[in-house]
Amino acid sequence: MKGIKSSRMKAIDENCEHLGLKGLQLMENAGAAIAHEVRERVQKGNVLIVAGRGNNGGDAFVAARHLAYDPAITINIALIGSASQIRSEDAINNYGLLEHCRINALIEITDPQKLKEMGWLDNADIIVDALLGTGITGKLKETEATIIDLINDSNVPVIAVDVPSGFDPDGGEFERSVRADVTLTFHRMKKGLVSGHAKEYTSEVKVINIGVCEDAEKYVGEGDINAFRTRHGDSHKGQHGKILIIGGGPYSGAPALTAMAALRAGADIVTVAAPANVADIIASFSPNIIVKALSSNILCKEDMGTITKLIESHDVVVIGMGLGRAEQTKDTVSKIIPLCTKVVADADALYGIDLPVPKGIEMIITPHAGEYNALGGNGKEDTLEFSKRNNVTILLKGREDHISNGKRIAINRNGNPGMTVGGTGDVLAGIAGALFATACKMDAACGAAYINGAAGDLAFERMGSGLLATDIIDMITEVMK
Ligand SMILES: NC(=O)C1=CN([C@@H]2O[C@H](COP(=O)(O)OP(=O)(O)OC[C@H]3O[C@@H](n4cnc5c(N)ncnc54)[C@H](O)[C@@H]3O)[C@@H](O)[C@H]2O)[C@@H](O)CC1
Ligand SMILES: [K+]
Repeated sequence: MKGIKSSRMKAIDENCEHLGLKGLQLMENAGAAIAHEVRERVQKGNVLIVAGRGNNGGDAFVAARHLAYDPAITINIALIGSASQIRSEDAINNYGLLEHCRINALIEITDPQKLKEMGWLDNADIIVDALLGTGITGKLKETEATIIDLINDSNVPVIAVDVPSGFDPDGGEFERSVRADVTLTFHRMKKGLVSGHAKEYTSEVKVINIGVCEDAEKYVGEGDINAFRTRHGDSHKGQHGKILIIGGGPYSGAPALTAMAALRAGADIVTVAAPANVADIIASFSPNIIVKALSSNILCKEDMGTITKLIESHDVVVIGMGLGRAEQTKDTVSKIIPLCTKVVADADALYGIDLPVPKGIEMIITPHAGEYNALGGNGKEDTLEFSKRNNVTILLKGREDHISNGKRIAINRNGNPGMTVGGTGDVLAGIAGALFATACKMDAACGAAYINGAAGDLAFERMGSGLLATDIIDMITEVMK
């Protein structure tokens, strides 16, 4: 069984919220499942709940409320930290309800020694480990690190909530982790839980259905763009992407639209490499775009030296808009692709790429139905297989966009008929390029499809069916706020 990353789980949770399924409802189901597991293992005795200040702890507060009905069970809760530090509303809500339940004792622990002195670890028949879940970030801090040691030293059976605390849910390095007797993970297996030595820490993993609605996963939603909305305070110039756009020649507007869309979607630096005849025109659209003039009136092999250097100094290449399909342009495209590490191929470039894409090159392609057919695609049902056999992530544009990385398919259903106007595909490619600088192919393609459609919907609200591609660009920041 393959697992999902914690960022994907977060996106699914947020999509649920937007569909009207509250986090509180999911937490209730998670907590009920924990209580059920406790009762399966302990019919009479002492349950120690070790809770953190996040939603992982919130799940355990729900479990405590469910268990409190059973007079044979004594519940002690150790909240690591203070109640005033609980940040999420859902966890605060469930913490508050404990006041009205038959809990033996609840203490706030800031010094791990206090937990030891209470004797709860020695008396417990089972420990519910709800200290840290998928929200763990960075190096393990104190008090949490010592609490994990105390749990492991206790030799009491442990039920881990979602993931053993301290464990990296995405399968990366971690300093120390609770060693559980069973792990209850919610909705889907997490990537880290199936990695390397995971079993040493998780023991048996049970995947618990908490009632996530199918559409939260099937369709791209707000949850898929939230990660692109936040920036850390210590960000520096260039960190959010240097994007190289290779386009133009027969046309000049297309690469300019792509460039402006990439900037609005958060790219720090955007350079357009364009044939000499259109370079000045593209530069005249906006002082925000850096333009590098190529040698001729179309992209050709004489430009390879210039382009090779430009690729080296950029994070993502977006290629194809307005290039035309001259034979030497197509040949040059096929020579450029192997030099790229991350590339978005759109429009005319789709006639120059060689499939399957060699290993080591990460490519997103953004064809419409006609281009997809020309690439050997066989209807939208084939997108998953197409991606797998060609080593690409495909964003197949249509009334509903079908996006696949060869492992899963996501569908984007926003957007409107006003978006059939020219240039909207160029905008989409620019957004995808910008997002790809900081995300994986699938997240970038899903995010770009959603942002483009949502910006198009806002433009439609204001302009009606006379909307222009430039109106969509103007709405990108509104969507990403
Ligand atoms: N709708 C949702 O979001 C749902 C979330 N669920 C639960 O929520 C969990 C995720 O919740 P959160 O995102 O609040 O995160 P967590 O509860 O996993 O962790 C957040 C807390 O950990 C602390 N922390 C983070 N990194 C640390 C480190 N390196 N050392 C010490 N302390 C650290 C933070 O200060 C914060 O208090 C899941 O694992 C799952 O158990 C479930 O309730 C199902 C629904
Ligand atoms: K946990």
